[in-house]
Amino acid sequence: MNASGNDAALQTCVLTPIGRGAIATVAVRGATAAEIVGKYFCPNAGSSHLPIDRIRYGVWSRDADSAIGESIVVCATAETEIEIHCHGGRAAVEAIVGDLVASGAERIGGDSWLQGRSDNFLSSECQLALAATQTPTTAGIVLDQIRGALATATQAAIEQLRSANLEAAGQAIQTLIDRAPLGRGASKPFRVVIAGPPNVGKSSLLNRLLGYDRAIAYDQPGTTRDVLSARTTLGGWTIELRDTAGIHETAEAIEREGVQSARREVQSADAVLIVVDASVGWTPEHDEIAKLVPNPIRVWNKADLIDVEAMPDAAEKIFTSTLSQAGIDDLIAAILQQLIPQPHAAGMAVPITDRQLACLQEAQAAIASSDATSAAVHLQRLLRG
Ligand SMILES: Nc1nc2c(ncn2[C@@H]2O[C@H](COP(=O)(O)OP(=O)(O)OP(=O)(O)O)[C@@H](O)[C@H]2O)c(=O)[nH]1
Ligand SMILES: [Mg+2]
Repeated sequence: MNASGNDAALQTCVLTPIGRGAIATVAVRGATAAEIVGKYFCPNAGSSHLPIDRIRYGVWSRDADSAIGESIVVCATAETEIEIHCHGGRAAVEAIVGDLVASGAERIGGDSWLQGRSDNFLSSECQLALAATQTPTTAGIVLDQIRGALATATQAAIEQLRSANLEAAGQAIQTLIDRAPLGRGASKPFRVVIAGPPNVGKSSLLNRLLGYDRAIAYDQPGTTRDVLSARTTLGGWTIELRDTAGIHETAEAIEREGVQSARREVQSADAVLIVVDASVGWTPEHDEIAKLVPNPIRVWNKADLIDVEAMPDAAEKIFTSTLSQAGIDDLIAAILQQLIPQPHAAGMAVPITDRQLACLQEAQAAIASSDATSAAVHLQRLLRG
């Protein structure tokens, strides 16, 4: 028994993320898993015996002889591990987990479940990251690592270190570090902040990028007061777009708060769009914002109001019009180019988590000090935690 009075050898975990699908999977493992599930599982036909990897249909019922209960599919995935597939709503999931806990199971989170299940630490870590992916592109990148792409590349670098080939190992590690944005985008959304002085069309651009009207756009400076965020997918990547209040000097207290949050947003973004009203041009307020961001994407909006060809360096600038949609595709391409400079190919080894990237960076630092032994230790840590 553990501190909460449960049988520590019996564990249960909800494998599916909350609110994602119509069906949920509750797993239970331990020497008594089959016995406990047998208390509640009433099969539609035949005995309640659960052969490995064969699905059985039935209901989950507190009265084992009753055919009235939650319709479920049960499958033993190993001698001591059973999956129960039920309706995805909270009520069904919580009822089943509640019965298992009442029967002595300890409820654990996905991290603990995977760590106890596999001796492949790296693969388990990537399986957790897979649950957070939201697009086929990002899921594909993480799946490649579950299948062993990063492990194989790391093992190859360890072999190079063993044969004292520090230069080759360093290059291999650098290649992986350079691919970090791919992994970063696979594990959490990129934050793209839309900034600029008032009334230049920031909220209109947000709406255009989203494809629906999320923010109020109005011909009056100071329309947006607070940070407004919305998620979308651009080029297969999950992006959190953040519209901000127009940054300018103001005496009004509420507006000043909005301007302060806009400044903070700009400093913590993965990419920043600095929006210019092309009919007015670049102003000292733009300079103030540009000082806060190392590499902003300058967007010349309201291009419908000017003669684009007459603008200096027109070919290098991004011109948009939220009225005609002109230039929006160019803008999306520029955002993606900045977020993910490296193209992705199927099967590519990519570090997914901050921990994996830190191991690679520490290994690289050790190589820079010609310390092959400690570089190999950092790479082993990447593989085994
Ligand atoms: N002609 C033209 N007008 C635009 C364009 N984009 C936005 N506008 C207009 O510019 C005005 C301001 O647009 P908003 O999107 O509210 O500007 P904003 O930068 O969010 O303004 P604040 O929230 O006040 O900082 C609105 O009247 C829009 O219709 C454009 O591409 N062309
Ligand atoms: Mg606005």
